[in-house]
Amino acid sequence: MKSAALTHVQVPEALRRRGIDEVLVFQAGLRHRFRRIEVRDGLLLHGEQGWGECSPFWDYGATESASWLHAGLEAATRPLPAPVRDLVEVNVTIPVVSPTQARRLIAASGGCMTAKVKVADPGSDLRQDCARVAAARAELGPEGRIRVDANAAWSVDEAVAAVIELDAAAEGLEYVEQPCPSVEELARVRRRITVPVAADESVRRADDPVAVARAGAADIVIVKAQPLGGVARALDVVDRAGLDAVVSSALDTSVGLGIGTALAASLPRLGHACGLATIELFTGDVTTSPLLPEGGALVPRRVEADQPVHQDVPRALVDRWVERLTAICHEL
Ligand SMILES: O=C(O)CCC(=O)C1=CC=C[C@@H](O)[C@@H]1C(=O)O
Ligand SMILES: [Mg+2]
Repeated sequence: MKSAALTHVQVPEALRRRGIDEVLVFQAGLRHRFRRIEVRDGLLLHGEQGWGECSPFWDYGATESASWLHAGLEAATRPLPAPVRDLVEVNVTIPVVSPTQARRLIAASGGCMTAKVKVADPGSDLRQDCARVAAARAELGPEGRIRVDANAAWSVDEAVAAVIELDAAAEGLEYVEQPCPSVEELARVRRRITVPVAADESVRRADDPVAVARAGAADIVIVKAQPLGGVARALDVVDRAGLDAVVSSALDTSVGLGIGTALAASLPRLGHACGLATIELFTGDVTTSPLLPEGGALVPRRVEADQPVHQDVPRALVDRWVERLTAICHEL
C-alpha cells in the first residue's frame, strides 16, 4: 500500500486550548468508487494520547461535522476504553463492482468470513446486485455470512421485493442495512420481512440516534465513532439502544479504524463482524502499518501517522481544509 499525502497545517487556537499540538491534512486514493467519491481526504489531530481523525465527507455542513471533530479531539486527548476482547471480527466491504471483482475482494480480504455488499446504488440494478451477492456466496461458501447495505435507497414496497430476491441470491442474508430513509419506513419493512434490519443513517444522521431502537424499527444498530461524536458517545448510544451493535468505519484511515476497533473491543456484547476492514478500499494510508485483517479479525491498537510528513497534499485542498476547520471549530 502506498503512502497517503500528508501536510501540516497551523493548529487553530480553539484546538490548541483543547490539547491538540499537531494537525495534518491527508489525501488518499480509493480503489473503487465508493459513496460517489474516488479520493478520501480529511484531518488528523495529535494530542497527549496519540492521533485522532476528523474526516467528514464534503456534503456535511459545519454543524454536522462538529461531531466528527469532537471524535477526533476525544481520540487524541482521552484514553481509550478498556478492551473486553483481543480480536474484533470484521467484514469485507464490497462496493458496486462486477461479480468477478467481488470474488477477488473477498479472496484478498485477509480471511473475512462476512461480506457486506453494497446494493441499490444508482450505478446498478437489482439483477446486478443479485449477481454480486451470489458471487459473494460462491466465494465465501455456506459458512460465510452476507449482509447488504441499501443506503436508504428504497421505498417500503421496493425494499420488501428486493430483500426477498437478494435473500434468495445470497442463500440467506445476515441482515439488510438501512433499506429506507425514515424510521417509520424501517419499522414497516421490518414487519414484512424475515431478514433482520440494521439501522445506519437512522443512527448516525438522526437528531436522536436511539429513536430507531425505541420505535422497534431495527434489530441491529450500526455505530460509527466519528459521526456519533466519539467513542464515549457511541458507547452510550449502544447502551441506550439495547440492541446488538456493529461498529463500522466512516471510510477512515487506519488512525480512525484503530479507534473504531478499540470501540468494538470494549463493547460488552459483540455478536456480528464489524465494518472496519475498509483500508482495503484505499490505495494509500497515513501509516506504513495499516490496520488490515488477519484471519478475518483486527487487533485493536492505536495507529500513529507516518513521520516525516512530506507536505505533499495539493495546496488548494489544504486551503479548503483550513477554511473548513475554522468553520467547524465555531460549532464545537
Ligand atoms: O460497513 C462497512 O462495511 C464499511 C463502511 C461503509 O460501508 C460505509 C462507510 C462510510 C460511508 C457509508 O456510505 C458506508 C455505509 O453506509 O455504511
Ligand atoms: Mg451503511
